[in-house]
Amino acid sequence: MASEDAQDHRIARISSAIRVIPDFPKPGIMFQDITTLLLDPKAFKDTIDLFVERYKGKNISVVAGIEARGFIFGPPIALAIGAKFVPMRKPNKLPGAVISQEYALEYGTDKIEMHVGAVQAGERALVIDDLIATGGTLCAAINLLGRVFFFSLSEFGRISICFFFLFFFSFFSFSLLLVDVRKRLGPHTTNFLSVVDGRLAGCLERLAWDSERDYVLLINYLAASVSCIYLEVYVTWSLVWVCV
Ligand SMILES: O=P(O)(O)OC[C@H]1O[C@H](OP(=O)(O)OP(=O)(O)O)[C@H](O)[C@@H]1O
Ligand SMILES: Nc1ncnc2[nH]cnc12
Repeated sequence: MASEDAQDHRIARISSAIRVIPDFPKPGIMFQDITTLLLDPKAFKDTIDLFVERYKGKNISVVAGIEARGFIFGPPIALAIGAKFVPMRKPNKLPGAVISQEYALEYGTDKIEMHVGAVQAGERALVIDDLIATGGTLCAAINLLGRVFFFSLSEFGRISICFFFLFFFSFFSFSLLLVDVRKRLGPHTTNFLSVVDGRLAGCLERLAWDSERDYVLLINYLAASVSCIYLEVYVTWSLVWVCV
């Protein structure tokens, strides 16, 4: 594991490799262009390494990448930590049965889809994307993973009370995150510098989502405008068993 100093050095390099383009794709948007990071092999590798160092050996079996830029950063992280890669795609791209989730963007709305069966209840997932603007995409990805439970429940024929419980539980937790992320990040895109320096980390801390505790777990870590959420799903599944 690199020292704190070496990590800071990497983060500064990563940050400076990201180009910011004002007023793209429309006035008022400060577009964070990660294609310049990809042109710098060292900064690109440092970005991947930071995530691998943090998540290797944490029993993560799924890396879910959000289209399109999560497809750039997700696969190398998945290979390095020994996890499968699950694409979360834009609508009508996946050929099999899908579950989908709509969300609002900084500019417009969109939808992401995932193949049914790609993630099983009980798996630990790391969600990878390049940045958070409003937090809508990230929350949609979390909701999508959370809905794996609904499919598992119907397989087991355990409906009604579990369904209600899970719906309430995930709605409550994730809307808290959504509201708080939106409130704290404000209307503008925020890169890792401001987020890692406390805002999102502080928000998770305040909500008492403790990385070592046995309930729905969210660890947020952002580097170089790359965002990820580590979602521990099996605990919710355990709660279902307790409930029925
Ligand atoms: O936090 P949010 O407000 O949800 O915005 C962040 C998302 O927006 C961008 O993707 P975009 O939808 O532009 O798609 P692209 O990667 O295909 O260009 C970015 O890569 C994130 O996925
Ligand atoms: N400001 C921004 N920069 C890059 N991608 C984005 N997606 C949404 N907002 C963005």
